This record gives sequence, structure tokens and C-alpha cells, in this order.
Amino acid sequence: MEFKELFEMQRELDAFIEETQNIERDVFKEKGLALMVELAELANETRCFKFWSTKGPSERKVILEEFVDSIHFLLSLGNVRELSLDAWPEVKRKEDLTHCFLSTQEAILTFIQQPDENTYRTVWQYYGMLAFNLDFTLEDIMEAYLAKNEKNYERQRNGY
Ligand SMILES: O=c1ccn([C@H]2C[C@H](O)[C@@H](COP(=O)(O)O)O2)c(=O)[nH]1
Repeated sequence: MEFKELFEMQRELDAFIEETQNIERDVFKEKGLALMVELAELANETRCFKFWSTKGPSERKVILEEFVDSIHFLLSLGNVRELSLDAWPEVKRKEDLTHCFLSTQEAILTFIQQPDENTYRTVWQYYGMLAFNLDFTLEDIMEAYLAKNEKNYERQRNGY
């Protein structure tokens, strides 16, 4: 499966969620806030900023699941504004994780305020950088995305 096909999978999941929840309005802002929250949840699982604690990060699979929660909303926001991306942004640059999170947060806020091709691509670039620094390959991400996508259908079917 190609990365680009995730946009279509996300569109189908979103249509199912909106039908199940009777949503007819534009929920771009809500999805924008959801992405900010998912980014914070991801940071929290890495514990990268917790200089006051000796406890290590959560299990890799927990961090990966949080990562693909962000990917869901990022794909979804693109679909809402008819923005897309042809290929996964391979960014191979070692960076401090806290710095990555702060930059990603800033990029998301800029995109929400001004959604266009450029600001959208920038957010993806930062997610590419986060993936590299968290040691996630595109294969890891695709596999985890497919699993979480299915879980999201199940949650809706079971009255989430
Ligand atoms: O319109 C939506 C709303 C939610 N989700 C998915 C993305 C995340 O995987 C998950 C987040 O749900 P919480 O666990 O935060 O409730 O729901 C979508 O894909 N599209």
C-alpha cells in the first residue's frame, strides 16, 4: 500500500464517524485542536521533557499508537481543506525531541490559522522529523495506522 492511499482510508473513516455521530457542520477547528492534543499526548508518552523524573518513556507500541493518532487528524485536516501530500516526508536529521515537539506545535497552530499547501506541508515535515527521531520507519507508521484505523471503526460500532 502507498502512503497516499491513507488519505482515502481516512476520508472513509471520517465519513463513517460523521454519519454515526450525525455531524453535518465543518469540524476543521475541532480537528485542529484534536491534533494539538494528540501531539501533547505523544510528547507525554515519550516523557522527553520530564527532567524532574527518572522514569523512562512508555513502551514503543504505546508511543507509536499516539503517533498515528496524530496522523489520523493530520490526514483528516488535509481532506477537509482539499490538501494532500504525494509522499511521506523523509527527514533524516537528529534533533532534540523537545525541540521537535515545540516546532511541530508551532507549525500546527500556523496551519490552523492559515491552511494552505505550504503550511500543511510544513506540519508533515515536522512529523517526518518526529518519526525519524522516534525511530519509526514509514513501514512502522503504515502498519500502526491501519491497525488504529480499524480500531476506530470498532469503537464507533460499539458506541464510543
Ligand atoms: O473525525 C475523526 C475523529 C477521530 N478520529 C480518530 C483519530 C484518533 O485515532 C482517534 C482519537 O480518539 P480519542 O482516543 O482521542 O477519543 O479518533 C478520526 O480519525 N476522525
